[in-house]
Formats: sequence, structure tokens, C-alpha cells
Amino acid sequence: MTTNPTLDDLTRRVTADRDRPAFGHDALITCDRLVRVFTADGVEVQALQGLDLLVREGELMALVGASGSGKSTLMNILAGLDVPTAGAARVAGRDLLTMNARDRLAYRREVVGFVWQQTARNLLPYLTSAQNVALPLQLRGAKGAEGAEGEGDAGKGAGKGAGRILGRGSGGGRWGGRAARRARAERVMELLEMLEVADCRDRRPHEMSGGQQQRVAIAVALANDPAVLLADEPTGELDSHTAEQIFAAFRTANERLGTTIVIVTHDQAVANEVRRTVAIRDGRTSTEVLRRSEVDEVTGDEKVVAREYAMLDRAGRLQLPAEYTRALDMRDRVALELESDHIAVRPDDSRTD
Ligand SMILES: Nc1ncnc2c1ncn2[C@@H]1O[C@H](COP(=O)(O)OP(=O)(O)OP(=O)(O)O)[C@@H](O)[C@H]1O
Repeated sequence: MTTNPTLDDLTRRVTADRDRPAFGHDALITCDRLVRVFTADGVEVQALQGLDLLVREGELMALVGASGSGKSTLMNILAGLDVPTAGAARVAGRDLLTMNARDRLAYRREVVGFVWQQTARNLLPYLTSAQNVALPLQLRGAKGAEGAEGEGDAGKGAGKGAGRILGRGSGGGRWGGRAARRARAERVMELLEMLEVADCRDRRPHEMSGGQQQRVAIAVALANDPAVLLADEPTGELDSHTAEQIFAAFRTANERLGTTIVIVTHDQAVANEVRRTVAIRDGRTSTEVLRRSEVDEVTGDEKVVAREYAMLDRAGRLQLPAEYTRALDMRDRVALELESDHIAVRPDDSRTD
């Protein structure tokens, strides 16, 4: 049931719309109608079809979706390894569509860290753990010594001060100055200790288990204190017990360093551990599960309550879960009714078949 708005109502709505902050203005990661089209053998594949995603600073969240839904495409874009065809993508104040090659390199070295599924892709095989973790610091130090960097990465690190180890406080030159080697060694050991692989400091990747390698990989990814840590199926090659330990390592990084973490996973156990799981379907974010702790009124026990939401895009489009539409045989056209506190979606009652 609707009532016709008055002219005053309409004027108020227009003004409110104009004053509304831009989409994602307070998010660390903003993907706004992101499109990525691949062309292979003359055939176009729309890997991302107008994907919207906002991630706030300090979040630890999971991305799930069927094979081919676009997860890796999205991660490659966020990692600065691929460029979207259209839409907007911003991470920690950087515009991922307009960065030049130099900005892109700096972005990959300083703003994002990544951990990939293939343990071999994360570490250099001929370096020890400590040397692997030190490498990004050396690369950054070399640049810092040129005086080419410093504080002021837009949106980066804000509010992350508490409890962090060896943060960015003293600027980029820290790793390239005279005391650089000692500071680097300290940072390397702190990270390896935090991730409980300090005993592996002098081992090369082939001398460690898959789980140890992934923990060292997380230390490498965190070395330059990135604003965002991206992980694509980081537990994919591990057994469930080791996967649990790796997930605990991500949680530690998130809690102790305040790093925002996005994990792509097929592992339902990992997805259940985070407060927010976003599902991607056909190149768009489709549903989201939010979990929160509640105290049971009767028993007093704390329990986690999960609730599933559908994503409404800015054009008003909503993707209904396939199992819901199948259950009521909804297709092509549905009947809508606006009620005072909800919108009812019913099967098309004009159909005669
Ligand atoms: N370089 C490419 N060239 C052509 N098509 C591609 C390319 N990369 C991805 N695609 C296609 O884009 C779609 C999305 O792929 P993507 O790898 O992002 O999916 P995914 O959700 O990560 O899948 P999986 O879970 O299997 O890794 C798929 O149809 C895939 O075949």
C-alpha cells in the first residue's frame, strides 16, 4: 500500500539524495559496479558483471562462490595484478583503474599483501624463512633510502596504532638507513614469533610443512604492514587441522595488527569462523551471511547467530537465492507488493500455464 508523495516530500528526497555521501566513502575497499570482461578466442567472458563490495577497515571477511563465479578475478584486481574493464575500485585511497605502472608497483609492495593457495608461489625456494620475510623490507628500504616514500598513504593505517608491532611510525627510510639491518632482523623475528614459526627461521621452504610455509607466507605478506591482506584459498592444499591453524594465524594478524583481511575460500569451516561471509554468484555479490554472538537468555551460554542477507544494488536489483525461487517455481516474472515494513515477492499469479 502506497500514498502519493507531496511536492514537499519529493523536494526533501531530492535534497537528501544530493547530500548523501558517495558510495563507499568510509570503506577501506570499495568495488562499485565492477566489470571485467575477458576475450578468449573471440569469445567474451564476463567474469565480473557489476560487482559491488564494501569492506571496512579492520574487517576479517570471507568470499565464497562456485567455481568460475569470479572470485580470483576480483582478488587479482584488488591485488593490483589485473585491471577492471569498467566500474570503480578503490583500496586505501588508491584508485585501481587509474594507477600508472609505478603506482601499481608501489601499491603491490606497500598497500596490499597476498597469500596464494600454492605454497610454492608465496616463498622463494632458495631463501630461508627469515630471508623471505626480510625481502619486502629490503625492497621497501631501498626505495625509502631514495627518499621516495613516507607517511601519508591515503586511508592507510588509520586507527591501527594500538597493539601493533613495529609499525610504520618512523617512515619509509627506516628500512634503508644505517640501523636498517638490525631493525629489519627485529621485525622479521617478531613476525615469525607472532605466527609461531620462529623455529623455522633458518629453513628453506622445502624443509618445512605446508602449514609452516603458509605461516611464513603470511609473515612475508605482513612484512610491510599492508593496509589489506588478500588470501586466495590459503588453506586449499592443507588438511583440515592445519587449515584451522592457518586460519588462527590470520585471526591473530587481524586482532594484533588491525590488518583488514579478505580470504577467498571453499572451506566452509573457515567461512563459518568469520563474522561476515560474502557470496559471489555469476560475477556479482549475491548474498551475505553476518554472524554475531548472543547470550542465550535461558542458559546464559554465548552462541553465534548467523543470518543471511541478499544484496540490493544501487539500481534496486536483488538476486534471490536459487533454492527459494525454485521452491516456489518463480521464474521470469514475479508479483511485488509494498507493505509497511517489507516487500512481498510472490509467484506470477497472471500465469495460465
Ligand atoms: N584470463 C582469462 N581469460 C579468459 N577467461 C577468464 C580468464 N580468467 C578468468 N576467466 C573466466 O572468468 C570466469 C571467472 O573466473 P575466476 O577464476 O575469477 O573464478 P573463480 O570463482 O575464482 O573460480 P575457482 O573457484 O574455480 O578458482 C570464468 O568463467 C573463467 O573461465
